[in-house]
Amino acid sequence: MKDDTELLAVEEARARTLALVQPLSTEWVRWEDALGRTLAEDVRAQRTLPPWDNSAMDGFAVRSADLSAPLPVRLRVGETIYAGQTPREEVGPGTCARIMTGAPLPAGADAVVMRERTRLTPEGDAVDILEGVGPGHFVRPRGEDAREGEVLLPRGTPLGIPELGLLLGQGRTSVPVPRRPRVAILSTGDELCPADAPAEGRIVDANAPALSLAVMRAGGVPSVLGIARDTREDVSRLLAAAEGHDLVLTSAGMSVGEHDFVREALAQLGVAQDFWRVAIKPGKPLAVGRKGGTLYCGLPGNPTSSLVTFELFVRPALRRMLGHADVEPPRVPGRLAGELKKAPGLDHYIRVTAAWQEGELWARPLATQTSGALRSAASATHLLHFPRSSSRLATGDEVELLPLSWSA
Ligand SMILES: Nc1nc2c(c(=O)[nH]1)N[C@H]1C(S)=C(S)[C@@H](COP(=O)(O)OP(=O)(O)OC[C@H]3O[C@@H](n4cnc5c(N)ncnc54)[C@H](O)[C@@H]3O)O[C@H]1N2
Ligand code: MOO
Ligand SMILES: [Mg+2]
Repeated sequence: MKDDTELLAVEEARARTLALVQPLSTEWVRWEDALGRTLAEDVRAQRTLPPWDNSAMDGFAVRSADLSAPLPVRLRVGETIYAGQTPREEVGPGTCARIMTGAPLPAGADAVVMRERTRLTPEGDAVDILEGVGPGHFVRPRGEDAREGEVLLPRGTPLGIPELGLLLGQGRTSVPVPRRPRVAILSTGDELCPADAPAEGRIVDANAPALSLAVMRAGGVPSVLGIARDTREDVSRLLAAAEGHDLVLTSAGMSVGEHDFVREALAQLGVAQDFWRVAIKPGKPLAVGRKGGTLYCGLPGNPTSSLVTFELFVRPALRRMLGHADVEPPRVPGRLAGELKKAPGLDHYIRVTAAWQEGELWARPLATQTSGALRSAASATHLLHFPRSSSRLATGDEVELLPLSWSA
């Protein structure tokens, strides 16, 4: 059996997990289902936008050369052009057109003067221009947003709201994205009973539903396969039912107890284990392996350990499946409000509630840090990284905080 000096460092365990991820096939989805996903192909512009030079302001379309004379310059006012209309007249020397924001620039004009910098004559057929402007002033040039045929958004682009707006502006209502990963979740443990049939003297299986919410939030499609009893046969039976998924998450049975059979059952099934046991707390007995196109993550049974390992290893893997380049757990600088002590050796991830105060994020560790109870994770907003080399942190120390994807 390995001792703690042989445990894998957290960064290496994550890198090795990510290296096992295989790309998923592409599907076309409507924009309503595309938010937060990534483009599986380059998307080219189908139309030039804006289709014509147009005005950025309500005002007057002018020939800028006319305004080099001493100000104010009086111009004769021709037609009025609204958005959605096509100009009919050319703007000749000494004349201008009234124009609204978004309306096409008429021939002859090369600039727009905003209405507030002009004074219309009482008759309304001429205008005094109060400022001189150069060519292109307040003109939105044709093709500023997109030119037909060019790559508008490259493959891998995460689809946020402006990206989807840009694509919709091109008349695209569906986009190619990696399909959502299918994730099987199974619990193991003789002590467990399902949440909808709670039994006296049993522990309700909270891990499978909690993990399935975490999978959904990460963009995957969970299926909860049930509870395996602590026998090789029953764990193997449920693992066999999980075959064909993109990711299989097991909970519990990962440590060195006499009924911890999950690793054995995985090996029997032909899953090649890449690593077991990581130098972290909570979550040390994590195991990761692969068989064919399926990634297997054996998560520790302690409820908070399963969620912390989800956050640090499983969520990055799901993001990679979904085509994201940026998959590392996000981190932000903060300061510790409190004292922390530990023996050096393991990276600890401390559940904290962090709040802004005078421009800094102050992290207060939750009173209980046990991994055996989910209550210790409730109301945590971040995980505070207490580095392996360190044994003491004091109030005011600079720390690294990982915002939690679990929080409300
Ligand atoms: N001798 C050692 N013992 C343990 C070590 C070690 O290094 N040496 N590691 C400890 C750590 S760290 C963890 S984490 C746990 C992991 O245990 P397992 O993955 O084997 O999980 P179990 O032993 O089956 O269960 C642990 C605990 O969690 C409860 N549990 C399990 N599944 C669920 C569920 N679906 N919903 C709610 N609660 C669940 C279970 O009842 C146990 O209380 O091992 C330590 N031991
Ligand atoms: O690391 Mo275990 O995951 O502490 O409870
Ligand atoms: Mg155990």
